[in-house]
Amino acid sequence: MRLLRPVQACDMPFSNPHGRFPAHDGPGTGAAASPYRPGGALDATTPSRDGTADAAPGDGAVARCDDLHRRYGRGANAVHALRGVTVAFAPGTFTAVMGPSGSGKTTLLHCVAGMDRPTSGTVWWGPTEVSRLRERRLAELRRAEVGFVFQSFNLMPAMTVEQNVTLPGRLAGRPPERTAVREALRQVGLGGRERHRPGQLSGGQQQRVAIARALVSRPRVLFADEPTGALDRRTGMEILSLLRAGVEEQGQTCVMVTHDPVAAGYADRVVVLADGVIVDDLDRPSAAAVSARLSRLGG
Ligand SMILES: Nc1ncnc2c1ncn2[C@@H]1O[C@H](COP(=O)(O)OP(=O)(O)OP(=O)(O)O)[C@@H](O)[C@H]1O
Repeated sequence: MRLLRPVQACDMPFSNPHGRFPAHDGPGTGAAASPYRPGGALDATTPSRDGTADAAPGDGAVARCDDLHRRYGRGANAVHALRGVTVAFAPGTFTAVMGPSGSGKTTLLHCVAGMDRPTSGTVWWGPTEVSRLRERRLAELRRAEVGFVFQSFNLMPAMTVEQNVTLPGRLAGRPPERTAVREALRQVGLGGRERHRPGQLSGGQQQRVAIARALVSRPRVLFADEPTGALDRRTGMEILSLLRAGVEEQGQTCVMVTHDPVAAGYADRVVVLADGVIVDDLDRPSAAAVSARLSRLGG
């Protein structure tokens, strides 16, 4: 694995690589032909896979949280990582979550992705309140509904590319079809690399495998935590373009934590956290506006 310096905002001029953004209230026009399920064309009357008749918030959001609190530890040593966060993610949109170090970005992502439990507050995926599900049911639903991409790729080095992509499905007892795997790898530009191992790939190619792994199950939402943090500038931009294309052409919903205002330029929206609360929610801001907002926060 190549470990390269992080993408730096100052390295590259801001340019929005996609002049056109999808509307916030629906997937792009390519969604119908997509091998991915569009990012959750849900409504409050859709029965959840859990079979529960939850009183879903009626905003059509693919994922949302209400008054989310997450406290680590107790008493004098308690850390209040989230202190009342309410945010919703609309289908077919790309949101960047930004803020100073320690502001709660990763905690928010993990709570909304069902990888961590909030101390209080609720998390919804479409009409299903996931924050109250038992662990086993949550794990099943998470495998089916959510994709996650990490900064460090998290691939299994002894497995081939194809085995890595199929691993979550195999663990869930629902291995993806071979054609779906091939198609996901083709879409991330890795057609023909099925039998390679991660060690034979560059960092950018490994992150592409991680994206294919996240998307092969056609998740409602793709969560990405600093997906370009371990990549060089150019490779980082390729990965961001791939995420952007998933939103624009497939109607995927994407929520990405980043420190980089240029990376945030690929998003439709920037949610800014500070000290565990949302302090700004910016609609398609320029990199300069994002930088200015972050520097006012000391981030
Ligand atoms: N497992 C944990 N136990 C105790 N405190 C934690 C734990 N995880 C996170 N925290 C604390 O919660 C706060 C928010 O952490 P979080 O990782 O969400 O911030 P972040 O904005 O993602 O930071 P960074 O940009 O540095 O990655 C920090 O003060 C952190 O130290």
